[in-house]
Amino acid sequence: MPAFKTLDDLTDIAGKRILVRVDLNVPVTDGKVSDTTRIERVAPTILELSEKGAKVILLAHFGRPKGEPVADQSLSLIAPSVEEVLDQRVAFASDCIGDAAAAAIAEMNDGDVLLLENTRFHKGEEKNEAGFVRELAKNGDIYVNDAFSAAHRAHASTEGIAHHLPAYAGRTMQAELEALEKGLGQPTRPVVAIVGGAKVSTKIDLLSNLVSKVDALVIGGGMANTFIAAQGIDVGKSLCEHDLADTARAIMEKAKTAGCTIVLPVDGVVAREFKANAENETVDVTAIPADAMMLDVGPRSIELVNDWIGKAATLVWNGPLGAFEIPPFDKATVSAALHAAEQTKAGKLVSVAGGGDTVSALNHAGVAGAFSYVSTAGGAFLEWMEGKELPGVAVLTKG
Ligand SMILES: Nc1ncnc2c1ncn2[C@@H]1O[C@H](COP(=O)(O)OP(=O)(O)O)[C@@H](O)[C@H]1O
Ligand SMILES: O=C(OP(=O)(O)O)[C@H](O)COP(=O)(O)O
Repeated sequence: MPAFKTLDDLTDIAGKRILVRVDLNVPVTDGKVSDTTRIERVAPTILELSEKGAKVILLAHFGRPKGEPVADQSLSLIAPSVEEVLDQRVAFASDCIGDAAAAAIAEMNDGDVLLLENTRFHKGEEKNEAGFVRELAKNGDIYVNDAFSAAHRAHASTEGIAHHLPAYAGRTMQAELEALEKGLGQPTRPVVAIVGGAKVSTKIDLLSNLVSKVDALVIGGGMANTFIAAQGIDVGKSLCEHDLADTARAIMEKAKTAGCTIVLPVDGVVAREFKANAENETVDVTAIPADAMMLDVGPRSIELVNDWIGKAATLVWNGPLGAFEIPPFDKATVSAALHAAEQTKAGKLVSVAGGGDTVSALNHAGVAGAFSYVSTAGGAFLEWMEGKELPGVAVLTKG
C-alpha cells in the first residue's frame, strides 16, 4: 500500500474547510443519473468528515467539456442524486473558484456539504495550471482525494492542489488500492483482460503495456472497431478512431512477441440508428454495410469471449462489449457478465471489473455483487494494472 495519510490521521477538523475530490462522472440517461455506484462509494468519506463537523466542499469533474461551461455537463444535474445518496442537504455553487465559490463557502455551517461546479469548466484544470491550482486551494484548509477513478489524471484538482494543502487519502481511495492489491497483486494465470467501451484514444496506449501482463486480451466495443479497421476492414459508420490504426497494429505486434493472444470479434450486430430497438442485423465483421454501425459483438463472438472467460483464472474487465444502454445491443455484455459471475461463484475465477459504465453494465446484468471486486475506476484501474504510477496517488505519498 502507498504510504499516505488517511482520514485516521485527520483530527480536530470541526469548522475546517475540507476540499474533497470525488468522482461524480456518473452515467446519465435522459438527464437522469442511471447508476449511483460512484456516489455511493464516496459517501462514507463525505459523511465521516461531515459528522466530525468539517465543512465538506466537493470538487469533481463531469464529462469532457474542454475548459468551458457546457449546460448538460453541469454538476447541478448530479447534485440531487448526491443529496439522495447522502440523505443530507447538498448546496451547490455555480463555479469551483472565484466569487461564487467563496460566497457559497462563507455561508456554510460546520458539517455542511457543498458541491462546486465542474472543475473542467476551466482550462486550468486539465492543464494543471499553477494559477488555477492556487484559486482552487484558496477555498480549503485541507485536501482529501477520494477519486481513485480519476487518479490517473495529473489535473489541478487531482494532483496540483495536493502540493498546496495538507493532503489525505479518502476511504474509497484507500479501499480501492487495498482491494486491487489483494485481488490482482499476484494474479493467478491465465489472466484474461476484456477491454471495450468508447474511450478509445485515452485507453489504447495502455493496451500496449497490458499485453505484456496478461495472457489474452479480448477487445470489444468501440475499441474493437478500431482494431478491425486497422486490419484494412471497412467498419462503415461504427465508432472507430481511424487515426489510431498504426497504434492498434503496433499493439498486435507487441502482443505476438509477448505471447498474449488478442481476441477480436468475428461478427457484430449492426444498425443504422443509435437508439433502443433500432432495426438491426448480425453480420460478419468483414461485411459491415457502409451505412451501418456495429453496436454490439455478435453471437459467435460472444461464444469466443465466454470461452476465454472459461479459460481464465483471473479476469480484468473494463469497457462494455457493446452499447449496452440501448437494447438489444446489451446482449454480449450481459452474457459475458453472467458467465464471469457464474465462474466466480463456482470458485473458478477471480473477477475484477471497473469503470463508470462497466459498473453500470454489471448492475444492468444484475451481477455486480457476484464479481470478486468491482472498482469504480476504468482507466485508472488499467493503468494501475500496468504498474504505472498514478499521479493522484503518488502526490499523496509525498508527505
Ligand atoms: N460498439 C459500440 N459503439 C458505440 N458505443 C459503444 C460501443 N461499445 C460500447 N460503447 C459505449 O461505450 C461506453 C462506455 O465506455 P467507457 O467510458 O470507455 O467505459 P467505462 O466508463 O466503463 O470506463 C458506453 O456508453 C457504451 O454505450
Ligand atoms: O469516468 C472516468 O474514467 P473511466 O471511464 O475510465 O471509468 C473518470 O471519471 C475519468 O474520466 P476521464 O477519462 O474523462 O478523465
